[in-house]
Amino acid sequence: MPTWTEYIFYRKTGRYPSPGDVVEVAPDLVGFHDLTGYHVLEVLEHMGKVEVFDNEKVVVAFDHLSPPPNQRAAEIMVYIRRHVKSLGLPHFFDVGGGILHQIILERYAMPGQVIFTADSHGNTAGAVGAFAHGMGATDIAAALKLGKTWLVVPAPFRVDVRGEFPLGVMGKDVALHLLGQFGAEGFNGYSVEVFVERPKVFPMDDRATVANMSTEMGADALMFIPDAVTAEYLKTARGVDYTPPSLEPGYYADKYTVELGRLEPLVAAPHSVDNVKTVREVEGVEVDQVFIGSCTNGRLSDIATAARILKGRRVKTRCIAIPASYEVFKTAMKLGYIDVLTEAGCVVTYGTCGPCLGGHFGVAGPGEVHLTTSNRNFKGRVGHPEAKIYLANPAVAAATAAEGRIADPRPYLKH
Ligand SMILES: CC(C)[C@H](C(=O)O)[C@@H](O)C(=O)O
Ligand code: SF4
Repeated sequence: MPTWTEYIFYRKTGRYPSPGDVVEVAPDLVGFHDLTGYHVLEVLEHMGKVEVFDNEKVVVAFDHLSPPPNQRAAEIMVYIRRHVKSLGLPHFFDVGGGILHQIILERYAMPGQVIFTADSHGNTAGAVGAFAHGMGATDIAAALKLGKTWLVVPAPFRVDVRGEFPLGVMGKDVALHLLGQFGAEGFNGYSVEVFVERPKVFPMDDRATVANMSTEMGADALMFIPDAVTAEYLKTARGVDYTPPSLEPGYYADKYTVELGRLEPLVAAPHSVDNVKTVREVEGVEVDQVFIGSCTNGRLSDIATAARILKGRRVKTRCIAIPASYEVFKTAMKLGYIDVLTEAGCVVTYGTCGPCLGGHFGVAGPGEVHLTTSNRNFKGRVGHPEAKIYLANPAVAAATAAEGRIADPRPYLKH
């Protein structure tokens, strides 16, 4: 029987290719944003004509420098809007719509699809079992023009998830655990397939966090094998009926089991994603700014967790909270989370990558310590190269904001 990866490649190419084979694949969706979109369109211009293979299969969102913090960003947006209009792209999300990857996940991605984005975190859509992969602007331009591109077929790697999440442990800790075990290059050349033994214990938002951080693990893609949670998500988020296929186990190049019950809240300490420690090891480190958001951890349950911890409290450090999309923001507002975060003293907005990449809305200063729920902590990622960046889950982030120093969230979640 095929693996999920082989099944997808079979559907796309009509044969079962072997790892290492070079194949041509037609994408079901292609996405780009403001920062890379400019280059994508420029390359298409150089190719002679700005055209796309199917305007229904293109998703564009302004998220990286949105709303534009400077003149250059504003110029880029004017340029992209002009092309979006002349190409007649219906799936365009201007300033305020949200982060591209979250938009693709909540509105478009389907199990078994192949999705390419001009951004390395397009693999977030692996949460619903899509083979999603980030590429450079030139490759995306070619895929947009031709409706196909080439891929080296990755080797399938099976990850089994057993047990259930202990208090204060989230999808982020699964990602950090894998990074701690396998390192930042650990899954190079692999397509990681995650089988959850008891689907209901692993919600879609947490799946998206793990899929998102497979970029940091070097994976070509990371996909959660579609199950009851996938079907329920597609039904509630989109009204789509989906029946997960029953798969016999295929042949995997390698395997690993995550026992959720053995995990505890983790961080990636400066300056690399695989410098993983338990929160207990770094507890007490003073923090200048906390960021709760990004395509890694800006979903509803992330915001809900932060609100649960910060309810009735005042933050003791700067705290910026950004739901990853307009939809997430609206729901968080209806459920009272935005009020709670605002009362606690967080700066709240929506629809932007914000401080995740040090572009605007909370750039780090020299020597500052930033604790962020996003996915990268290399030097200079959130601004000044002398800033120190810790990655953590939203519960750790909220507890840290409440104390002004890195804190274990578990005491806050006990009642
Ligand atoms: C700007 C973009 C190319 C980049 C990426 O592809 O990942 C960004 O989103 C990031 O997270 O560093
Ligand atoms: S939120 Fe951060 S990681 Fe995600 S796309 Fe934006 S800049 Fe990249």
